[in-house]
Amino acid sequence: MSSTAFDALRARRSHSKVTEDAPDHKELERLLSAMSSIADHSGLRPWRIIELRGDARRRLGEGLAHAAAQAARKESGSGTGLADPKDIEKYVSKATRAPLVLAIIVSPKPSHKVPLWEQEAVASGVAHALGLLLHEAGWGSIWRTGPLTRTKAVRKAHGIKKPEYLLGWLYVGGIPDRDKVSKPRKPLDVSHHLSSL
Ligand SMILES: Cc1cc2nc3c(=O)[nH]c(=O)nc-3n(C[C@H](O)[C@H](O)[C@H](O)COP(=O)(O)O)c2cc1C
Repeated sequence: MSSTAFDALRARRSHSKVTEDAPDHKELERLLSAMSSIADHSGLRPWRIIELRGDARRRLGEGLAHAAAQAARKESGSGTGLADPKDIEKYVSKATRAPLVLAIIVSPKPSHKVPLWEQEAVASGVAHALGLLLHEAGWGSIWRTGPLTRTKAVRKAHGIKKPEYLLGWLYVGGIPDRDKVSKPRKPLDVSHHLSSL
């Protein structure tokens, strides 16, 4: 595969459709061990990842369904705020689109020096780097979020409590043969993104 970080980044792409293969826990540990060198103000390591496989993914789908029902009740002022079974299955099927779902959690640490936005930037860096490393290792992934990501029901489904919150999920699996191709990219007009003072 790629031999430099530049090549790896140029080749990186997301995969929204993946097969039922997935990196095992050991491989994931190896990839995550590289996060010891992520830029991290004061080295707070303000992030963690929850691995969801098999039926654990159902809890994510159920959490999303309940969050959607609660949001609908808030908006309309009617309804029970409890998801009906049809909607639960709809969200469960979304949550089980990949054999492995990695919930990316911002886990803020008390600090006088490092505000929350900097800690979120570290967790975001971890998610980007992990997607890159997964791709380099031959796995497909896509970072997904949505308006329900930071709801109470979704937090509860993951067993996380404030001040922790979610940055979304990396859906991970094998890359289907037909998608083992590079993705055409619109060239970046660097002059719009790099200037001098
Ligand atoms: C924070 C974040 C949240 C995202 N949420 C979604 C999402 O909910 N659904 C989706 O289809 N893509 C989402 N994306 C975009 C995909 O992860 C992916 O980047 C996009 O499909 C383009 O593919 P590419 O990465 O190969 O360029 C998100 C990306 C980021 C960085």
